Amino acid sequence: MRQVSIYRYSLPMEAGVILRNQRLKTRDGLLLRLNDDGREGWGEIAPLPEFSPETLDEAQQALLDDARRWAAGETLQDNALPSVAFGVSCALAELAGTLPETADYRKAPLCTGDPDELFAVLQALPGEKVAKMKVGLYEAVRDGMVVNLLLEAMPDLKLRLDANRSWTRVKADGFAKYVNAAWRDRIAFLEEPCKTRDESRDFARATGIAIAWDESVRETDFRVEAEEGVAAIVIKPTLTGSLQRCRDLIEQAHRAGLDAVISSSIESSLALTQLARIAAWLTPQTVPGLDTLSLMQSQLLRRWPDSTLPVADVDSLDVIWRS
Ligand SMILES: O=C(O)CCC(=O)c1ccccc1C(=O)O
Ligand SMILES: [Mg+2]
Repeated sequence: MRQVSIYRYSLPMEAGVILRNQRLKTRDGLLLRLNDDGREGWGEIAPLPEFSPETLDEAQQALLDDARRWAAGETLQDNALPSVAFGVSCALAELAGTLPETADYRKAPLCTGDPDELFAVLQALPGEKVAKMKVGLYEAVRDGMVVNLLLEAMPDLKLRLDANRSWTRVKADGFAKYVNAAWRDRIAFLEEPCKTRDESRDFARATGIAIAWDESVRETDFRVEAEEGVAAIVIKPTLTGSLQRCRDLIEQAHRAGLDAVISSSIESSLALTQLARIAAWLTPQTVPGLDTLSLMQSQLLRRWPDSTLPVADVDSLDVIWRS
């Protein structure tokens, strides 16, 4: 018999985690547990403030609706809200045994741009040295100098950069000017350098620095295409939709010769370990962008290997609904 439980969680964040315009004190979300025939599947539904189109309350309403239908024996269509579609599809996939257990726990360490800190992290990193750094928070010229310094100091380092659309075309040039042309191909990609897609394309062609689409992937007019200077698309499933929708995007990217990078929307360790499994399954050649657990003060139900954070268990959660 089908049984459903829905829980609500609120996990304290490290001080100083800022999303666009607001400080994130706690990460709030919902967990869905499905049981049927002695099998179990979990999913996490956690819209990210400032990034998700839906609020947590809207997601909760939509999830309750899906949960009631499923408990009544219906077959669910992908929910219209991305976070709900993702969480529900993960729970159904675990229940059906179609989400493989093997996980890719490599992560591109997320750096703030303090070179000393990055050196220490990278020395300790086994295998491929890929790090991710946010740019566009300070002066573009300073970003260019830091990137140049890092590439010069570590010949086996590859960098992923993320400007979150913060630069004008002129500012972006100010960045590129300081990055030695000989090292530009060690920038695996720079996510969304400019305010518009056309400016970002032009930047890539003019500078030889490859770019990746992130925000663009979630816009309605976006199509996955091979384009000069475009290396990858970033897929954040919580912001994007169901497992099937993510699989379609990954397949389109690979067919166009682009990398697809599975990336975090700051989910708890429950969804984060699922993302590591999705990455091992669907993008085995690509290091996923999942270095966000250390922004939190606690894990949830499932453990990320090597993390020393405490793990909250199911008894610590509020039950929202049971079938
Ligand atoms: O992509 C990664 O490596 C980490 C995740 C990340 O950067 C991110 C996490 C939440 C919201 C937005 C972003 C972003 O890519 O800007
Ligand atoms: Mg990004």
